[in-house]
Amino acid sequence: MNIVCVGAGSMAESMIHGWINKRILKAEDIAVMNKSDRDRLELLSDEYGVKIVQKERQELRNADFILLAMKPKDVEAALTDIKDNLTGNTVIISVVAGVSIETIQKHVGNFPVARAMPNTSAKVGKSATGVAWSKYVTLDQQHDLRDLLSSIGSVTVVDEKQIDAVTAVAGSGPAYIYYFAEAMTEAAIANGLSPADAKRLVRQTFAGAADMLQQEDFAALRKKVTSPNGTTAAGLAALERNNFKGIVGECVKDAADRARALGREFE
Ligand SMILES: NC(=O)C1=CN([C@@H]2O[C@H](COP(=O)(O)OP(=O)(O)OC[C@H]3O[C@@H](n4cnc5c(N)ncnc54)[C@H](OP(=O)(O)O)[C@@H]3O)[C@@H](O)[C@H]2O)C=CC1
Ligand SMILES: O=C(O)[C@@H]1CCC=N1
Repeated sequence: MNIVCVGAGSMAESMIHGWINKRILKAEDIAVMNKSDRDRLELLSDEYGVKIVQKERQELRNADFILLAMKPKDVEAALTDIKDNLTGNTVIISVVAGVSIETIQKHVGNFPVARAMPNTSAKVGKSATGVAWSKYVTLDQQHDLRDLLSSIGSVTVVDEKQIDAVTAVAGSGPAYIYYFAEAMTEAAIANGLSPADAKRLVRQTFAGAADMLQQEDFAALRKKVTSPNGTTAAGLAALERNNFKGIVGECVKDAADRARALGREFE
């Protein structure tokens, strides 16, 4: 199996890191290209041993998979740029937020296209990835696609219309968690801890809770921490008073709406 990453930014790098770490792909089976930042390609090549797509673009013509990983505004230019080098056997995997399979096919024709929404935890093999694909993706290609994606984390197959929700929850999700961690750290410092201790405690609290989440029901876990009339109850009451669930609801809804708007903007 080989893949060309068209777009070589943070998402592509997280996936490359995961693939090489899990040995699902060898570095020489991965090639990268972008719009103009040659230094970035050299850096990825030095760091991971991946190839850089050459002027003749043979790598694109030989690709089993092409990963589309540029910002939505750049998709049209990227597809226009590569379309003459595509062959019918190549599956395009787009991780671009919002942009539909139909929009991609409008630019390149009836190619097998999959829309995947991973997150940057792919770097440590823990992406929560949602994926949908077009009818042109064969069973063998679906199998390879699942192998590729499951090597960087969990895979949830969804209808394409659900991908915007996956984007809002799982694609963007790590940023909400990081923001919560920042807020916890600031609060810890405000309550008298040193910045170094605050960071260490918050980091481990998140890591431990993330492991526990794998084992039990979320609410059951919360209840085990919450003693009647204790400290956790007092903390949670403040979250409730301030409509924490409403805030999170709005956060996910706005992100999903933005994904849909991006889709309309670039269709
Ligand atoms: N970051 C994340 O957590 C996630 C991102 N995504 C999606 O992944 C996509 C990429 O995001 P991210 O990696 O963060 O973005 P980055 O800004 O880090 O990287 C974008 C890359 O696209 C390249 N690019 C731009 N235009 C073209 C073009 N015409 N042809 C080839 N390459 C091009 C850029 O090259 P150059 O620098 O030369 O311009 C750059 O390498 C987005 O659509 C986003 O929605 C999905 C899930 C999670
Ligand atoms: O912020 C974004 O638009 C992208 C999509 C999901 C994560 N990052």
